[in-house]
Amino acid sequence: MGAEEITITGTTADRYSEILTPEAIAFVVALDREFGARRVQLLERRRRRRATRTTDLDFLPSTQHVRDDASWQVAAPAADLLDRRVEITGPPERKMTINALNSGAKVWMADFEDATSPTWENVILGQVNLKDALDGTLDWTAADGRRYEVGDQMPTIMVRPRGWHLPECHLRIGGRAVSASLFDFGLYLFHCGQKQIDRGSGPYFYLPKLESHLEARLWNDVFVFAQELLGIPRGTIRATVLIETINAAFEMDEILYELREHSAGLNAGRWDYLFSMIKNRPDVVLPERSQVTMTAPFMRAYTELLVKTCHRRGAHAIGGMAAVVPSRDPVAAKRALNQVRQDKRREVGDGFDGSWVAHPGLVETCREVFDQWLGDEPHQIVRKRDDVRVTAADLLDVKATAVSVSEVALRNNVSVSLRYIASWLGGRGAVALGGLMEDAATAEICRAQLWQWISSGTPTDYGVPVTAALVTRMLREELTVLSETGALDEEAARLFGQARTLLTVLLTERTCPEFLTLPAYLRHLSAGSASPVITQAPVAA
Ligand SMILES: CC(=O)SCCNC(=O)CCNC(=O)[C@H](O)C(C)(C)COP(=O)(O)OP(=O)(O)OC[C@H]1O[C@@H](n2cnc3c(N)ncnc32)[C@H](O)[C@@H]1OP(=O)(O)O
Ligand SMILES: O=CC(=O)O
Ligand SMILES: [Mg+2]
Repeated sequence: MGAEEITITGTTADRYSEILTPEAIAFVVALDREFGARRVQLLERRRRRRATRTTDLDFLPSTQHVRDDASWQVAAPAADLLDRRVEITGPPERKMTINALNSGAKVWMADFEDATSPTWENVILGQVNLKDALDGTLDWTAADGRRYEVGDQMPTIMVRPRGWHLPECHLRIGGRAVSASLFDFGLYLFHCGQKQIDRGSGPYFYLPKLESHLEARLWNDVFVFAQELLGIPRGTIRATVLIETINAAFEMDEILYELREHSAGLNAGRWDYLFSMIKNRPDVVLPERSQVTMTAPFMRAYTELLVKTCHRRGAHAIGGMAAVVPSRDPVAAKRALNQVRQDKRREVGDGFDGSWVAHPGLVETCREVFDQWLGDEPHQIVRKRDDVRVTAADLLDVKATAVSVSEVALRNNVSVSLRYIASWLGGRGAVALGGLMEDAATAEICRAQLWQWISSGTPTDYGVPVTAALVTRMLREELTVLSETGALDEEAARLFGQARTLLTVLLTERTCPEFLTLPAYLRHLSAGSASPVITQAPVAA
């Protein structure tokens, strides 16, 4: 261990010191010292893998024995993860945390990834809110006087730390930014792990955007090391891995195997999965996202394989997000509920053991569907789905279906990308736009499609090809409309200006940029205060 300086450059405010204690920082630093280099190697491996043609992807010959061995199972589910029929997700923002905890869902996933813009304030206050929830001190008063308090029956809490690709630049070891995954995971485990155990639950996680079983192995090693350091029995931590990249779809068995003593199954992260497919198959031009549904052959193959793989190993298979949110207009609200009902019926019929909703108004609908099917059973892991046969060709069965794109589709992708990025830069990582929940995953689809349509010169249905110039013009028009309708005060104009610049850069790169959140974070959210808020000599964890 070298004598590297530990620096915290984020600003400080009320209650930050409760989270950024010397002991908690030392714990995160210990994790990053132990695993930071491996994370960097695995990110490099991702880059090398991207050079492989996606059409050549196949199940790994080197891990055939893991897939063929019928004898292994994941750990039996923790008692409060047995019944997961409705899971609500959302950022751990104070009011939303209370609303999620009162929503009646079985599980709340507190999301630092797709639904959170990782401003320093959001990541630290998210930890404060989680800690307060467990201390029984979480309350909030709205500007109009409405009081928010947590009721008696809280759902099981699972935390989704940021993905391996993201750094947390406000905590540095010898100048090097730590991993955002280890930062979010480490602070939550440090402050809340024992509290969760004491209340009969445990430190449970969702792991996003994994691309290989080696990344799952890294998480497993982090869990073993962290439990040892904190004196928590091995196997206490549980984690559900999101299968949301095309590469991970080929390694589901292996991912469960790596994490088997900590595994809490897999989740079908459908929006990032679609994004991953677009990014990795730039040659296959798909139509706008509303037309690529879960019944598309490649999406069906992936979810069918996910259920089969989980149930064979005694693990839960958790469904994905229907991205509609209820509206105040009763007709639109009814339509949204119907869409969610249809989506959840398909999932439960396919064998999923539970599913996600994005809004408290959808909890009841999801529960009704699962209640009808499951009755008193907590899950349907006994349904082994031996009827499912999915080949590599099925997973890759994505066909160019967009002969041309409509002006409406093009403008919609421009509008969502621009508005979402502006919102994210302003600190909101999930927003409702046009009746749909938009978060980092759904917005990535929009901007990756724009990139794809530009780079392939996809024709529009009004005769001209999609070009960077055309999209630039549409961006300008979108901003003009916003400005003329009075939607842009000085702050909004600044954020939209930054969003337009960033989007223009992302759309004109030669290869499709890996993530929008990474350059957005590095350009706009990563700067610390001029002088470090805290500088510490290295502390032993
Ligand atoms: C692809 C994926 O990764 S999906 C998972 C990641 N994405 C998410 O988790 C998104 C979660 N959903 C949300 O963030 C929100 O539902 C949004 C932003 C889409 C819409 O939120 P709003 O614009 O506030 O919706 P709306 O006005 O209908 O909300 C009504 C109430 O429900 C609350 N609410 C809405 N969604 C949630 C949620 N997910 N969790 C907790 N409370 C919620 C609101 O705070 C509001 O509370 P109030 O009446 O006390 O003021
Ligand atoms: O994280 C979920 C997704 O669909 O992406
Ligand atoms: Mg996702």
